[in-house]
Amino acid sequence: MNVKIIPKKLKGTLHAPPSKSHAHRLLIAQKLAYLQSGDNRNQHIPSFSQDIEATKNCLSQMDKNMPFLDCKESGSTLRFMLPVAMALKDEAVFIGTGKLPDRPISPLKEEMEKHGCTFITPNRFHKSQDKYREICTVKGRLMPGNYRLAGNVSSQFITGLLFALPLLDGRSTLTLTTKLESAGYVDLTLDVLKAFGIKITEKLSTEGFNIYVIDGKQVYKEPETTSIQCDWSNAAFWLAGGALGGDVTLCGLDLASSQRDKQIAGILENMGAELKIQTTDDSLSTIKCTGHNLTSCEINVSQIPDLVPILATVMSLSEGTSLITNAERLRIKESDRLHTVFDVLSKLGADITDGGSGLSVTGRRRLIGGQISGHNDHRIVMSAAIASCACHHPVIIYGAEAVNKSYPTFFEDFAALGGEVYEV
Ligand SMILES: O=C(O)C1=C[C@@H](OP(=O)(O)O)[C@@H](O)[C@H](O)C1
Ligand SMILES: C=C(OP(=O)(O)O)C(=O)O
Repeated sequence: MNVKIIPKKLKGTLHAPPSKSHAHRLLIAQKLAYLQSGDNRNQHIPSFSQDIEATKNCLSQMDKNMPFLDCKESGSTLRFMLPVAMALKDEAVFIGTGKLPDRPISPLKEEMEKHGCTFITPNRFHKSQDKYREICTVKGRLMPGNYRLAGNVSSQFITGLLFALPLLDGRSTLTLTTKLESAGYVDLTLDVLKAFGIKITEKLSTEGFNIYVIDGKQVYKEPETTSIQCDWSNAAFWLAGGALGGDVTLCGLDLASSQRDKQIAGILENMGAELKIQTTDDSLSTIKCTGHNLTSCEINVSQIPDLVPILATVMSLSEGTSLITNAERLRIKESDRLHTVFDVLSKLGADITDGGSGLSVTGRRRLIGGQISGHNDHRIVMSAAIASCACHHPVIIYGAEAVNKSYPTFFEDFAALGGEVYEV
């Protein structure tokens, strides 16, 4: 799908979209509770996006002896399901699409190999050109023991092990060998585990890094009520739309969530946006964001990588030179996001430099507009759509269907806020 967007300011009220990070975790914990109690109910958490559908389908494979897990393009699904599947099964096949087969799993793979699993990976020199590619076949059950992982590649490896290790026969420890980046995602995992009755003790190593102590033979128990939190990462696009001369109100966000992308509110405020926050009876918040003449800032994004595309967009329209630092890990997301953010914003007329481990962006009052590729990356497409609100000329986005990964109704919501978008 290609779309043409006519520049317009966004105005109106939306309910914030559901969090895919929270939904992946609820689905996994709920399925483990069902499997342990012999309950063969279907999972009723809705498949609201492609990534969530991938996790749901992979979990339904856990009813089979030889599961075949199609993780589509979801890094979370692959990295969570690798240890979860191997805690339950003797053999499993993992496949993926797009860039997923090339995104790293080796730190997790190496630890799983030390604890009972054998990975058979296709020969990379004869890589299939098919859309769907085998990532690995894994044989052998995961064993309890002392696991060690760097905390600065992907927190998703840690989340996957935190779900799997409580299912094993004995006690395990998971020791981080570096400071944890994307730490809020591990907090979100621990929140869900706690809600499902799983006990994990946290300590600090002599180097000051986290150690998780996890007893085996634990039982997942579904709480009386589970609801999916609203998503700060995708809400960020609408708050940015408000800050860039619009007037956007979002309902349903939880300021107490472990999602660190809630930092978007404070960042926009520091750049000069006006935020009015009201807490409703359900202790959720309604946030109204407006803004003009924003100013530059410097942000270390090691804990909030998913905000980078929209932060760079806002920076490209804020007075002065802004810096995004500690962003190396952006290169291993759905696209090389430092390169694709640079490519898209510079094609739209921004003054931006890809500095290797971050970005430097000098703001302009308006961007020009033009034609860009969405790079098969949902956050790149959504950022370009928000950038269009401050362009002189229309923006055409090729491959806009990438939004389906996390937010299939993004363009409907964009139009509901007065955005003028046509399929071309
Ligand atoms: O656990 C999660 O739900 C996620 C963790 C983060 O990945 P990294 O830990 O690899 O940064 C984030 O970028 C991703 O979109 C979702
Ligand atoms: C990186 C992302 O997701 P995942 O790693 O699950 O593919 C994302 O949603 O931006």
